[in-house]
Amino acid sequence: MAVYTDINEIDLKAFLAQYDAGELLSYKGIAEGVENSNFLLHTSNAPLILTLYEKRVEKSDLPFFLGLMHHLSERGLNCPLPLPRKDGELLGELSGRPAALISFLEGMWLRKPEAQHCREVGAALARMHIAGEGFELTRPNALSLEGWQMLWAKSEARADEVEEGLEAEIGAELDVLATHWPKDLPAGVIHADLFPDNVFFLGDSLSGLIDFYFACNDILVYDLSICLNSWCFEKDGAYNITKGKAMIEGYQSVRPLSAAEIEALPILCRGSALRFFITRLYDWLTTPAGALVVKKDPLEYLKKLRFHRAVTNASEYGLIA
Ligand SMILES: Nc1ncnc2c1ncn2[C@@H]1O[C@H](COP(=O)(O)OP(=O)(O)O)[C@@H](O)[C@H]1O
Ligand SMILES: N[C@@H](CCOP(=O)(O)O)C(=O)O
Repeated sequence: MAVYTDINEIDLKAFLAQYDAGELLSYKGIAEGVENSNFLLHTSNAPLILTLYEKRVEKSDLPFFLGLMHHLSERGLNCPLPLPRKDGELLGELSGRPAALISFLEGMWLRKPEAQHCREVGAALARMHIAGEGFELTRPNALSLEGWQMLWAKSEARADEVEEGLEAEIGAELDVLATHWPKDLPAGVIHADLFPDNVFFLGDSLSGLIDFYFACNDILVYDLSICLNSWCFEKDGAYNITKGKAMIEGYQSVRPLSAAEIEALPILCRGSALRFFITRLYDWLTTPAGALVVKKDPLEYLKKLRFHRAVTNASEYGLIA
C-alpha cells in the first residue's frame, strides 16, 4: 500500500488550478509502490499521476529526478513526463508534501517475465544510459559502498535475529566489496531500481520505464547487474541463465560492453544483491508492525548474494564472449 498522505478534493482542485491540466473528474490512491504516495487522476484532459514525495525522498534531489525524466523523455525514452505548472515550476506542494504531476503511462508490469521480456529490458536500459548522456544535473549514488556501510551500522547488531551468522557474513562481504569495487568503469546516469514493477508492457512490447526516484550517477554496468538480480532469478532462488543471456544480449545490442565491464560483472552483481539485501533488512527491522506497507524479504537477496559469491566468470550469467 502506498498512500501515506491523504488528500482532499478542495486542496487537490486548488493544486490543479496551478496547471493547465483540465477539470478534475475523479481521483483515487494507488496501492502499489513503497516510497511515495501516488494517485491516479482523471481530468477533462489526459489521465495523470499525482505523486506526493514522502520522508525518504530528499526534497533537494527532486529537481534531479524530475529534470531527468524530462531529459530522457525529450530524447525519445518512454518514461513519465513531469507537467510544468503555469509558472514553469515542475514541483508544487499538496497536503504539506512536495508534489508533482506526471504523465500517465499505459501498460502494466509483468508478474512472470520471460526471456524475451528480459531482452527488451536489457535494450531499454542501454537506451536509457545513452539518453542520459548530457543531462546537466548530477546526483551521487547514496546507496553505494558508503551508504551500505551506514545502513549496515544501523542494522548489524540485530542481523542475527533474521538469520544466525549474518552479522559476520555481511561484515566480511562489505570488506570484500570495499577492496574490489571497480573504480574506472564507464559511468553515467543509472536508474538504480529497474525491477519488474518499474517496467510497463503492453502485451509483449515494452511500453515504458517508471520510478526514477533512485536514479543517480554511477557505473553503467552496475545498473545491468541490478536488472540481472531482479529479473533473472526464479521464485525458488535459481538463476535462469536463459533470461540472463537474453538480457545481456539485449543490452549489448544497443551498448556493447567493454572487456573491463564484463570482467567486473560478478563483483557488481554481488554489490547490487547486497544493496537490496541491506535496504530490505533495514526496513524489515525498523518498519513498525501494522504499517500499511508490505515489507520485502531480505533473505531473497541474501540467497542471490551467495549465488554471485560463487561466480568466477561473467559467462556464468549467460554472457557469450
Ligand atoms: N507514470 C505512471 N503511469 C502509470 N502508472 C504509474 C505511473 N507512475 C506510477 N504509477 C503507478 O503507481 C505505482 C507506484 O509507483 P512507483 O513510482 O513505483 O512508486 P514508489 O516510488 O512509491 O515505489 C506503480 O506501480 C504504477 O501502478
Ligand atoms: N525495488 C526495491 C524496493 C523499491 O521499491 P519501488 O516500489 O520503489 O520499486 C526492492 O525490491 O527492495
